[in-house]
Amino acid sequence: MDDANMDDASLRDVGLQEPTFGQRLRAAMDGYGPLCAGIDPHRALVESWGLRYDVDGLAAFTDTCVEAFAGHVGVVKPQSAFFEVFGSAGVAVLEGAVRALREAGTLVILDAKRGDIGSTMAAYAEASLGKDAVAPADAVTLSPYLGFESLRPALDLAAQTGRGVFVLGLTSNPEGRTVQHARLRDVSVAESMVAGAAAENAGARERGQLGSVGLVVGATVGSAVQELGLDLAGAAAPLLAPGVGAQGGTSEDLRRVFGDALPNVLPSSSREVLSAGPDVGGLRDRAVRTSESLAALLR
Ligand SMILES: O=c1ccn([C@@H]2O[C@H](COP(=O)(O)O)[C@@H](O)[C@H]2O)c(=O)[nH]1
Repeated sequence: MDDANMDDASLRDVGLQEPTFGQRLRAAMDGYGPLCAGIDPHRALVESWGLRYDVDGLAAFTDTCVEAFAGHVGVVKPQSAFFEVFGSAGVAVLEGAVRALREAGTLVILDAKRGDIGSTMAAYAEASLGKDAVAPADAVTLSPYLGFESLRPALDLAAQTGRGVFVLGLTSNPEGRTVQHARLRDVSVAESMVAGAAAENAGARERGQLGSVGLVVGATVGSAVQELGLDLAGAAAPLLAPGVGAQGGTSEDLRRVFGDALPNVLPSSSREVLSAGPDVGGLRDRAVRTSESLAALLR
């Protein structure tokens, strides 16, 4: 059988194919624990670190986060909005952080919640996941409210480049339910997102692996997963769970929300972890301890 006739799994078996995002994420979670540490330079946080809220302060804040997290936690999620506030200079700081973290082997999820009609989506996808992107991330968050299929260019590009996406499913904010719990012919919006991710991850699921099309499901959604009958474990999707810490979500909430899908959960925390700065050691310690205790609780 020549390479052209070998399927993806066979190619990986003989070491001819790069690991997928789902495989890299699983290895990172196994090695460092499940925490995804957020980099969210809120004005109040930057100032509480004794920095000015300007581009230099943003750069100093971000450098400290990179030094604390790179090589010490498995996954980091910079929130694009806080860098975009400062225009192109802020975006340059974000790009530098993405590069530095990835060079250290730390996975980066860019939280930018991209979503648009397919032709524009293709450009968004190139910008964050393309092989020629200025500073490509390992994965990007996507907003599917132009329809799951509008995300196709990003889904396809991520698959081609060994990267991943996280599609909003049940967001951590209370307003999310007005859209995400809505039903069309008995199927909730959230359920159709789970079905979309499950279909994309079918190959990985058959191989018993984590897929590369993830879902965002907040730690704060209470009993919504059960009420809506979502089969999160069956989707083989990495489950990015924001809302831990500052938004009130706890480890116990994670257990209740996710049930049998817990092994696929990547709890994300920004402000609570960042409040341990500006000392690099203190910040690193908070992140590492949080990840260890999450690993113990979710096991
Ligand atoms: O449903 C969602 C989706 C994304 N987020 C983002 O996660 C962090 C949460 O920050 P905390 O300081 O830990 O509350 C932030 O970047 C949000 O934009 C979310 O909270 N909920």
